[in-house]
Amino acid sequence: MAKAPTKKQKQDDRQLIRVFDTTLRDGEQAPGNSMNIEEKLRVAKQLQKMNVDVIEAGFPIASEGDFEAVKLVAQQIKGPQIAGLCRAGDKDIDRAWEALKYAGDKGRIHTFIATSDIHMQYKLKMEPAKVLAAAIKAVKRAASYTPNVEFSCEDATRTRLPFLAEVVEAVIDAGATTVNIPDTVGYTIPFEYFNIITYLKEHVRNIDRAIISVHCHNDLGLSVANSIAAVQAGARQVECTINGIGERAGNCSLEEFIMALRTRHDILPFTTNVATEQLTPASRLLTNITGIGVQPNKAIVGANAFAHEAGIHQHGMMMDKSTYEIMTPESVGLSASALVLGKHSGRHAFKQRLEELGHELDDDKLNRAFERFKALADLKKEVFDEDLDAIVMEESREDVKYRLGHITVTCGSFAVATATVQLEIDGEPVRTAELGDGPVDATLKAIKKLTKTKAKLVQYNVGAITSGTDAQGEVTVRVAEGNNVVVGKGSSTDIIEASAKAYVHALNRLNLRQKRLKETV
Ligand SMILES: CC(=O)SCCNC(=O)CCNC(=O)[C@H](O)C(C)(C)COP(=O)(O)OP(=O)(O)OC[C@H]1O[C@@H](n2cnc3c(N)ncnc32)[C@H](O)[C@@H]1OP(=O)(O)O
Ligand SMILES: CC(C)C(=O)C(=O)O
Ligand SMILES: [Mg+2]
Repeated sequence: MAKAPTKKQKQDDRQLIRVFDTTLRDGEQAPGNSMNIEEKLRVAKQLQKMNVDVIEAGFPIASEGDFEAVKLVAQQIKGPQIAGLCRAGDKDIDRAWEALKYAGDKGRIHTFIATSDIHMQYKLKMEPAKVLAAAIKAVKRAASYTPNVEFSCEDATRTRLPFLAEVVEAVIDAGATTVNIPDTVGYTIPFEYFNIITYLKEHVRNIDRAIISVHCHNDLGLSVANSIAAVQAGARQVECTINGIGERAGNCSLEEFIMALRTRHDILPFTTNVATEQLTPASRLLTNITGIGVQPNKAIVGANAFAHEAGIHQHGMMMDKSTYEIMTPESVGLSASALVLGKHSGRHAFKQRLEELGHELDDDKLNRAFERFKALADLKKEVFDEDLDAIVMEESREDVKYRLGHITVTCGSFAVATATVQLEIDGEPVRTAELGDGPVDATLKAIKKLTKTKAKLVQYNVGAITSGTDAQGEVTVRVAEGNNVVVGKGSSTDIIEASAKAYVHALNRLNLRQKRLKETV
């Protein structure tokens, strides 16, 4: 027989904040952040490792791809609950459960409808009574599939409080076990949000039968502060995203929220299940996948978050780290590694460092990654963690039609840039030369000619992953053909080679996507 929880366990549970990660749903909604199924699964595996409580994997009715991604995450991820979003309508809910059912009792249907006057009048064109009825009907339908139902009052912070309380009470009666009070447009401020949650606790008769969740957007830069205020008022689930990505200015940043609770435990006596040393690997994984970096001064995961350049600070740090660091880099997974990786390093140190960074490769991939690492180490004095991340990302890419062979470029102030490119297409070597407006343009033109692609290059970004003139450059391109838009990434100490790799990567992904589409028709 199960033992009754002790007083301490009950107390701990009351102070436990469930972390609901919506990187794969709200995060992915933001321009530039879309991920394919395989990339979503990779992020979900990292979230599993980080031990978040709930992963919102997508919006199953949005597209076939989103449906498949939610289904795959529901099938493969063990531990966290898996949520899927759906509007308050039968078709959306049925479709969501079709994907979520693979998670069994860990599947959560998350349904929502807007409750503010602005949204009801202008967007939904529905009277409040109709919205209330739709909310109840949706929750009842969701509850017919699973007892794990979350309901969100979209635009809650601009909703009249008595109506908000009425909807929340009704959906709990209908079967919602989590009620989410989102600050959809990032409008509220901490004091007001605290009062909204307090109001609901005082005016909703059955509020103790559900967990109060909050979901904050960052339009005024207050999403983390608002989430903390809500927790202080009694919310026990916080919705957030890696790197704070999401609609417009983004969502509450997972790493900032978690580290605020951990660092200020003295006055925020709450706990989470999150393994904080997985925060940096998660941030880097997402950056690598989307190609969207975080600003250097970003709290917790920015390149400068633990850097000290000013003399007075450096002096303080040498005396005692607590003078200028309120948390350790190790606590967020940024280990000051004792092992410096360079051309004299061996396979053991390489493998161990990859594992510390959260990468598990099978023997074949590990061997190939090691070869790449050695080649890079020959070109650079020191290979940094970011270099390793880039190598692993390249190694774990899908099957390829096009393989980049050699590139020879001539260019200069007075020369017309010329690129000779050799590719393998389905294993056959092909070669051509092109002129261009600069070496990158010439190289990409040559690849376009060889592959005969009709796709348009719609975005090109270049950045240095590491520092110094021998840094790894990383190029991200976005390529579109019809409705298919894919991201390609390439890294190298040679920026022209990185550009070619990124372009070839994008063309391979486009080819794979078109092949899959044909197979499903
Ligand atoms: C605050 C948030 O983040 S909400 C989530 C936002 N995320 C997304 O929208 C991404 C996924 N969305 C999509 O793929 C599409 O918008 C779909 C598939 C959901 C719907 O596509 P379409 O049928 O073409 O509708 P469209 O997006 O143009 O308009 C939304 C419709 O849903 C209705 N609607 C919006 N929210 C809700 C809701 N919660 N419950 C019920 N109906 C809703 C709107 O009133 C509108 O209805 P109408 O078509 O009768 O005018
Ligand atoms: C669907 C809900 C939870 C949402 O994303 C929002 O209101 O911002
Ligand atoms: Mg949102």
